[in-house]
Amino acid sequence: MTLALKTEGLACAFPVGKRLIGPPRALLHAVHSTDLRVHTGETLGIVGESGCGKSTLARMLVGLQPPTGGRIEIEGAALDRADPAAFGRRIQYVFQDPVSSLNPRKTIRQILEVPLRHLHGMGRAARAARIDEIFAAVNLRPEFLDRYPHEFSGGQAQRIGIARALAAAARILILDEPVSALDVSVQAQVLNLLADLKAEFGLTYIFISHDLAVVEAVSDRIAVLYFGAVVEEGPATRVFATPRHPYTRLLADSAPQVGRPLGGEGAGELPDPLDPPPGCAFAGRCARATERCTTQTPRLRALEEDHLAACHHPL
Ligand SMILES: Nc1ncnc2c1ncn2[C@@H]1O[C@H](COP(=O)(O)OP(=O)(O)OP(=O)(O)O)[C@@H](O)[C@H]1O
Repeated sequence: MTLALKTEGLACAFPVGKRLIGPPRALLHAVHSTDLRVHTGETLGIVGESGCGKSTLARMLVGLQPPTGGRIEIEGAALDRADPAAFGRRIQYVFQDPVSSLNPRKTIRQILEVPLRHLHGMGRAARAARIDEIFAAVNLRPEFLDRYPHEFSGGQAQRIGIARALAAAARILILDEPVSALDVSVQAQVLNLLADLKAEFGLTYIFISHDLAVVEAVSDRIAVLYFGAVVEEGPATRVFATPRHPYTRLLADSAPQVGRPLGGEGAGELPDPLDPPPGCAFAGRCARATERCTTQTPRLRALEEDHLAACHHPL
């Protein structure tokens, strides 16, 4: 199996508490040194709570956020950040909020023409033919091409967002919460469309979501992100069924499940703080973890404090 995407030691730290003179008071390590492997044609799901670094990781992968460490290889090549088109032709981003991610002053045709012209230098006739092809692939009517983004429902707008990503002819798509802004009935349609497009165009997906049921359903493998570090990775059929890391267990137990009474066995149970996992993912990093700012949810903070207490790493 070939590798579509590989990261080695990929990291991003933001300065917090900037001062007029001198270095910032602290660094917020949004993504710790991360090694990811995504094989061609697979879907890697990335899950974790709000603020754990999912979007920062995704933004680094598409060249929107400069990493502060490590490297990214896409389809076997380390891409030059100074050449955004090189990223754009290989990897594209589908945003969570479909309507606001589309330029409100442009028609859908004009929006879809941008990647065709800038990334592939296509002429007018070739662009028109390609747009018709892509629009048919995402099941939208051709007359929609001359309308503006505000004229569409969330589900239609997300199809347009997907069409824009396809127009770039990239074979890797980062889907950042692609259905979480949509009604449940529309979510299924968009997920089915994504599955069809993956088969038709031979795509590779990185699917980011906080909805464990959706991630489990669409992914081949799942990586669990906790405080900017991948703490567990494995086949989608295994990760939530038999979690190995306490944080994965916490996520799995907190996810609402149809038919399971709230507060049932294991629901909301915190990992035992005196029982850190073997080969603790935070070993040696705890001191850095304490630099995280107050944007963390209280539950995550409590979990981290338990973890720090249990691991006895120097603060
Ligand atoms: N430009 C920035 N400057 C400073 N801190 C930032 C910046 N961008 C993100 N962060 C911080 O980095 C951490 C990770 O943020 P990120 O948006 O990647 O998380 P997330 O898991 O995608 O969250 P959500 O699901 O809510 O979007 C958060 O603590 C956030 O406040």
